[in-house]
Amino acid sequence: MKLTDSVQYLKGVGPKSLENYQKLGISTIQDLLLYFPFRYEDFAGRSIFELLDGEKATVIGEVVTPANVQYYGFKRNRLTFKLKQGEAVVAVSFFNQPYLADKIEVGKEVAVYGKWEQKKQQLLGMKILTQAEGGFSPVYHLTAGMKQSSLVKTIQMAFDSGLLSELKENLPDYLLKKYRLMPRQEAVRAMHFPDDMEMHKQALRRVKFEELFYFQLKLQALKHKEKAQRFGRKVVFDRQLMEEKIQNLPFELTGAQQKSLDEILADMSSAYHMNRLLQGDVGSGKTVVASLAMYAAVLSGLQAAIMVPTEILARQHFANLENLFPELKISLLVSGLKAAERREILESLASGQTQMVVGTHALIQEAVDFYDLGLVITDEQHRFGVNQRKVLREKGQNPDVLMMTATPIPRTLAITAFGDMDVSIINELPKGRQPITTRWVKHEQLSEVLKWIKEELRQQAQVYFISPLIEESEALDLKNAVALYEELVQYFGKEVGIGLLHGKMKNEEKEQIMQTFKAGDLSVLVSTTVIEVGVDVPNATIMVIMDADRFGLSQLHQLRGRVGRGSKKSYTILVANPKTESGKNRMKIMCQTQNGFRLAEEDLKMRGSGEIFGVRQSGLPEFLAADIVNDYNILEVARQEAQEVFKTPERPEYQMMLADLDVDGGFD
Ligand SMILES: Nc1ncnc2c1ncn2[C@@H]1O[C@H](COP(=O)(O)OP(=O)(O)OP(=O)(O)O)[C@@H](O)[C@H]1O
Repeated sequence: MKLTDSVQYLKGVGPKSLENYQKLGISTIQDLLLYFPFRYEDFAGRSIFELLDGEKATVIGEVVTPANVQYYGFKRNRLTFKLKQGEAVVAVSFFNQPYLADKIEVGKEVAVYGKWEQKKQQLLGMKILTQAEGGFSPVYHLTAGMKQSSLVKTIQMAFDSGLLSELKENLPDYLLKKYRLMPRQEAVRAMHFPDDMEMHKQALRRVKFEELFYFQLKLQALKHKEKAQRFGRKVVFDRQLMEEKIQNLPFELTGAQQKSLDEILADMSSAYHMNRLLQGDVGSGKTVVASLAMYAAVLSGLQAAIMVPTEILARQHFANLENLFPELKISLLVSGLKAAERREILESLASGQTQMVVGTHALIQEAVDFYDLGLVITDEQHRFGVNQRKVLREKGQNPDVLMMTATPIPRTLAITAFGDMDVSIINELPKGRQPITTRWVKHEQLSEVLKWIKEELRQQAQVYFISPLIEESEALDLKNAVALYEELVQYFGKEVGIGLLHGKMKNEEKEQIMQTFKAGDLSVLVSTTVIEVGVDVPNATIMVIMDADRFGLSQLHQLRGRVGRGSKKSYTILVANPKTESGKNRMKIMCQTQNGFRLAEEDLKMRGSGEIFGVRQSGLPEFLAADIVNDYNILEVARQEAQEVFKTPERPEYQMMLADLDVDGGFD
């Protein structure tokens, strides 16, 4: 027999059970050996005194009375005996297992696994454990029609076959030594049948390392392949003009903005294709960096495109770009344009007349052709699927790619999900920003809040009110927004300009309201979460979020990021009467910190990584043993080691590892 033989070679695995095994991804004996349990039943002996009523546990003790089997009714019976542990003596009963009597010998030590019944001071036995079963027993994921015990038996058989000795070590010696990792064969055995907790811990550490190391190797391989294959466009631009543009900005770039811009420009000027993530907390000033990158492309005679998730944002970016580059031909491509207007823009893009374009999903429609697209930027990358980004990219010939995100991705996730990308981080806010004061109030206190806002409105403040989110129902969402709007109109009276913004409005209407608010002609804007990302009105200083406990931390942070964007003192009021502990916690954390990275870490802990940005979309694989949040330390080390390999990939000792990487398959 060989490791690659079908599991059918093992006794007891017929065609029917083979199907079940295949459902679990097990075809060969090797697959079976590598099918690890997801948890262990703890059969380690416990002290009687610490057992709680109803708890299942193993009690080891000395048999002090012979087994007594009583029959009653039809075929039913009960076996009892007494067990002594230290000074304590307890009764043990087994129902309908009379044959166990053979194992009960006075004076002998036995281990009984059962349920503790406190009142009767009795252990309701379920199993007498053999020595091999003591300690830990593996528990595996099964499919319907499969039994735990028969799977364990088959795995045991696979071990008995001796084939484990043929399983090749897949980590090089230097790593095993450096991190004191268990050899593969030993680890595989200990994953299934560990002697004790410590042994299992070591086996798991090795398996996780192996998993994360190979994952990182693959990411690095993808990155190198991209670089090698994809000769990008070498952008050559007039540095003098760029400098002048920067000098003419109404503000000085922060150090972090300058650094990110330098990194981006260096990528663009190189012969390689750029694949970079620009990450910055809310309000850190990513837009201007992206705009200057677009400028570099245009100066070198190429077109630049930026794709954003909402029309409000597209219009905002468009206005910014027009402002910054009055000398350029800039187009705005969104859905719902008049046919003639749209045709004109498409022609202008195809002829190369348009130098920069801002758009929504409308940009990736088939009819959209570019003359020579050199730079593609996507804003809020997690809102676009991998494919949508690809479509836009393919509208050019290997254009440079920049993704921007305001969702601070914890470092853990960034290096995991974007290990194949370079990352620039803007970790500094523009000068003169004041911390935002965040307060959590109950609904009962709302009237005081409103009183205070009335006062602030007299001092020319601008205020956002976010209406409660009803995820299940857009209709209710809308109703809430309208109701809130009406209440506020009634409360503040006619003299205060109040606007309403929601997802169901026509785009022109939305745009008009946004413009009036931005111009200061409205003082209060009642809105659903449509303003969550990107909206920039530096004069707005107060945000009230109704039923704030309905939102996740990252979303609250994005919303709050709409204030505190200028030099004026800003406030966020969270109105909530949370019913759950996690709701209360979220309110508290929001009041404690304004640091997006910290909030994202907390969010990740509370909700798991899949929620932050869909696992599928991000292209993250599912890990068998490792957990990218909790095993962050291992992930870091694995990444460093993988990087080391790619410094000199031609070395013979690396060949074994690199040979098996299926780089073409990607991760999805
Ligand atoms: N260096 C700077 N100094 C002062 N103000 C700046 C600076 N850079 C950007 N700003 C201003 O800060 C505000 C926020 O910038 P921007 O809209 O680019 O943020 P962002 O990173 O895109 O944030 P968000 O993700 O929240 O939309 C804008 O009004 C912008 O004009």
